[in-house]
Amino acid sequence: MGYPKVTHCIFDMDGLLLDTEAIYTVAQKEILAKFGKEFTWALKAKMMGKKALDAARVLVAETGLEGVLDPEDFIRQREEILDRLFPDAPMMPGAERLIRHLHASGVPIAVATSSHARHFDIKTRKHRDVFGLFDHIVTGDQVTHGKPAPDIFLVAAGGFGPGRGPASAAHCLVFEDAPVGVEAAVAAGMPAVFVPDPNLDADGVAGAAAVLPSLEAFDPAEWGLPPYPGSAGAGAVRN
Ligand SMILES: O=P(O)(O)OC[C@@H](O)CO
Ligand SMILES: [Mg+2]
Repeated sequence: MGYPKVTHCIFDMDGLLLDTEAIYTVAQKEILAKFGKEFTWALKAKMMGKKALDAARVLVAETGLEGVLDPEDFIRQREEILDRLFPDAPMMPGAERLIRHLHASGVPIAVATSSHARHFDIKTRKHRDVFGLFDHIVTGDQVTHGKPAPDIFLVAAGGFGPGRGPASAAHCLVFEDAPVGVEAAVAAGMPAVFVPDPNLDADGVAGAAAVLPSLEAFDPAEWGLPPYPGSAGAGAVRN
């Protein structure tokens, strides 16, 4: 299989555990419409998974709005819309089952999200019980260099505490929905399960150990993790 046995799991949050990416799309469409610009999936693919300011800079540059829309002003406008919509974000299919299973099986699990801690709090307000099962949460404001830099995954892997850490980065399985997130995992030396939105053109995304249509299709047993009770698993497409 090319990877050592997986012992630890690190989860992205937006678009992977929580259905928040559609909310970012609504907000970004609304703001760009004021400038007569369209928000496309090609642009979204370059922004998603990045820290807010990094993503805002991409949006301004790619839409030719330099000098017209300041990235920080874009973020301010976006905050008003996001704050209204985030509290109702549902979990993605298969996420809660997988988290509960790994936790119940004693597998160390962490979240590594580019989201700021303030956003994390709003988004997870209705899902406190599930997010309370993680060993720890790393938010974007805790690292200087956001995804695609490997930093956030390395910090997450280092946070399991004495005696509970992985033998090496290669024992940590990362779950991601964003191309830059897969890039960051690869740079960290970690195998990545890529779960892209069906609208995302995933063809150019290199390095994922597996590509799945949903977390519901993830079979822990295929990765050496404790199997779901009574389940043979759905079978990953491994590269
Ligand atoms: O790293 P995640 O959890 O996807 O957060 C990114 C999000 O802030 C925008 O796409
Ligand atoms: Mg994401």
